[in-house]
Amino acid sequence: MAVSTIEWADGRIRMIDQTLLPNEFKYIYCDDLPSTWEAIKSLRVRGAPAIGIAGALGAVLGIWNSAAKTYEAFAAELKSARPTAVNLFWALDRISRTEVLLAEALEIIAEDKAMCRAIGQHGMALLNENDTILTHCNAGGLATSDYGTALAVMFSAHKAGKQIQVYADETRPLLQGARLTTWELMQAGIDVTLICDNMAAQVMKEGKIQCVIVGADRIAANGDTANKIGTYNVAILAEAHGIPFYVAAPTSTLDFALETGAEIPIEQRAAEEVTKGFGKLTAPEGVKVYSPAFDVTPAALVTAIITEKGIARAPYTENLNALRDS
Ligand SMILES: CSC[C@H]1O[C@H](OP(=O)(O)O)[C@H](O)[C@@H]1O
Repeated sequence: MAVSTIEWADGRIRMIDQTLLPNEFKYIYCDDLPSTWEAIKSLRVRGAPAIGIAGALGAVLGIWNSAAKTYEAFAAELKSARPTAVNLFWALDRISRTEVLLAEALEIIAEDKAMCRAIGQHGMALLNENDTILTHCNAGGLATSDYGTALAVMFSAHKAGKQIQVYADETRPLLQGARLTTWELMQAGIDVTLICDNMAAQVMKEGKIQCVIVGADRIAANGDTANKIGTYNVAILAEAHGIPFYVAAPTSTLDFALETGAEIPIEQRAAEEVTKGFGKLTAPEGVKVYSPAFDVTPAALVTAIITEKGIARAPYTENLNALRDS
């Protein structure tokens, strides 16, 4: 039974505080918009679908707690928390078109649970017995309502009795791979090995990896995919080693308003996350830091995109459109 990452609980948002994992599993509660905004900004809740759910529920709290502002004002505030994951914008825009915001937000959660499992079912067909998968960052249950996107493929294959192994990049600077992906896979009883990000080329060169599966935060109409920083590195390495590179994401992560990935806004994060990660100073005080939180993998490096509606391959513009409309 998957653990709910985020849900509506008696008039407030209950979420796992992911900044504490793997040392502590703790639910926190947000009962107003500002605390929800902070939870998104500080990655207590993170991952495109989970951020979308948090945004929608945060807007409900905003409306419930204050008549002083319009929905648009609350939505704009929440959208300012993080710019790259399109699901935040998609969810806030979706509930704005409905009469009962909370009912629509809860519908998003219910659909998300089904979406994750559908991605798992479609994606597991791409895996062979004894495959070893490399993944980057965390696109597990913690990045969604409860079952994940990239990790849903692994959970589903494992549940169906396929023998698989996973190599997880630690994913600097916030270590979502080390802290969250390994934790989720170990909880599920899936064989996982943690590597530093700079080891990915070596494990591919040693023939250890049969495919890569990652999540996504925003996919442009042509298939260019924004995902956690370092994903582009992995995609280049996969191509250089003849390894399939799969992206797993719901159709709600497709942004057809953008023709290419060049237009995807990339979040810049604080220097301290690099120089003082988890409290230990690892670079001189005051050193200049450049810390984009995402990069964009060109569609040409993407072997296939696994969605809840099926698997799309190039040419992505037409095939993603067909999938969205199916
Ligand atoms: C299923 S979306 C997961 C996606 O979100 C992560 O970013 P962050 O941890 O900063 O929210 C990462 O890009 C994952 O692939």
